[in-house]
Amino acid sequence: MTRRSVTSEDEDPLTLAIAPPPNETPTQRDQRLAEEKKAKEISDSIDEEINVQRLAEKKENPVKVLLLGMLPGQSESGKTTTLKNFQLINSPKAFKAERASWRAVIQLNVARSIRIIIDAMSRAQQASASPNSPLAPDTRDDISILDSENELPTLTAEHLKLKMRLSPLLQVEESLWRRLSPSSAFESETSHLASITNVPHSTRSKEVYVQSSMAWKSTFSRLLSTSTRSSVDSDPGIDFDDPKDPGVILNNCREDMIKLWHDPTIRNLLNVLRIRLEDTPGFFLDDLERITELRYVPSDDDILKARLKTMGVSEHRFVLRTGNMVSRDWRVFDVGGARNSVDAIIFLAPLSCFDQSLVEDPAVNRLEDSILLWRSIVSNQLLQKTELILFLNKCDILEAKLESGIQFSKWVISYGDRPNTFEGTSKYMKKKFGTIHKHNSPTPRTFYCHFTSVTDIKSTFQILENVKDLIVRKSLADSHML
Ligand SMILES: Nc1nc2c(ncn2[C@@H]2O[C@H](COP(=O)(O)OP(=O)(O)OP(=O)(O)O)[C@@H](O)[C@H]2O)c(=O)[nH]1
Ligand SMILES: [Mg+2]
Repeated sequence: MTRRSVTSEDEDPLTLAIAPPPNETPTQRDQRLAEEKKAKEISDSIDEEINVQRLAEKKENPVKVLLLGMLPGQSESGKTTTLKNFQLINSPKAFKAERASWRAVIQLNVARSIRIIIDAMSRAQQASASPNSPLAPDTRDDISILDSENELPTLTAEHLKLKMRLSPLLQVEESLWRRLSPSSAFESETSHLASITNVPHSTRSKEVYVQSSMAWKSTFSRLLSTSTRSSVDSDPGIDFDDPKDPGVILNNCREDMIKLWHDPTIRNLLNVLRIRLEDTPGFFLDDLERITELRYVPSDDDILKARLKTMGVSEHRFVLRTGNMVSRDWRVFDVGGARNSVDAIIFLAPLSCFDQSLVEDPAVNRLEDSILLWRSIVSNQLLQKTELILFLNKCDILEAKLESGIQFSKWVISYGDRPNTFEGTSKYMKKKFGTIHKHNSPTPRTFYCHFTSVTDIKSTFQILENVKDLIVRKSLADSHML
């Protein structure tokens, strides 16, 4: 190729820039051509990647993520809360439209906490009425502590008056239960057969659950039950004038609830019975002032703390965009049916439950159970190509428990005499899960692990962004290989 001398002023600057130098030797020429070839290959592969993305979009091949924690029924690991974070980040409008529904759940959570206190008061009354007779063998999972039942504090007439004045909250709990699950989806089949005041103690301490369908949400939200979604931003969709709304009753009981929760005798009673409401999911008694306001609208944080048990598998769809990449359809599954053909599993192991046992089998430690499930997921042949992302969750509660003096090594014997600190215990558990991952994966894969408190919106946001990137990259790499 001969080269014109570059003097003309109208020469295209790009052509000038990429033109071969004058007096190019044959060796230089070969080198240049090799470099150009390499550059073209890179450019082609980028084009191809974009095509793969477009193809994936066209085929409507969604990214599938499964949220998995402990087995259904053992629950409370934070799956639904992680999903709420996903929704808050990626479809804030839908999240806001559900505010009214979560308000009802929070009201239910409050009513339930008060009912637990009222039940405890009944036990104190019963104990003082017949001090020598053993207590009815109902009652709580932690019955073993009740040698100390004789030491239950004595309630005054004022306490009993408070208890009576708060009884409308029992009706609030029942009516919210019925509205949330019209088909009476209580954990126990028997509970809905009896009126709330007659339901045996043990039954009433169980949780209400919803089937995973979204139907329950539209019961409470105007925005979800009607098609007018335009004003979602400013309107929380709450019908404050709804005669069935328990907001008025909660507001009327406000002072009494606050008084009850701050009463030293009641606190002592709960202590003796080892009922730690503060550690129970859906705890709002420290926020009564705010939550019982007549026009209370739950904050994002409140919604993340609200507790409603999920049964079955629910699918949630999002359109997610990562960086400059084309947006993709995502399906996030809460709890597990689908076993294969998912791109990723987010496995939630709540670290804070190291001192708790399963409701179903008090002999089994919850953390240990979580580890066993992790092992079976990790070693599952069908899931060997699935990205596993471990969330060691409820770190905030773990930290609080350790600070309150609860000894980790008393429950996790192998921890020995290492320091009872968050740093020590969390690293230890990460190593434990990591070792299982390393030794049980059918083929080697990377161990992705995050310490999380998924009720903390800010820190969870960053983690979910990273997880999203990781999953998209993996999913692209897979479709590239196919
Ligand atoms: N403090 C704290 N609370 C959390 C954390 N993660 C979840 N929770 C709370 O724990 C409760 C249970 O969380 P969920 O997300 O409902 O648990 P789940 O795994 O969906 O449980 P099931 O539906 O019963 O299977 C909720 O009240 C959450 O607000 C956490 O990291 N820290
Ligand atoms: Mg759930």
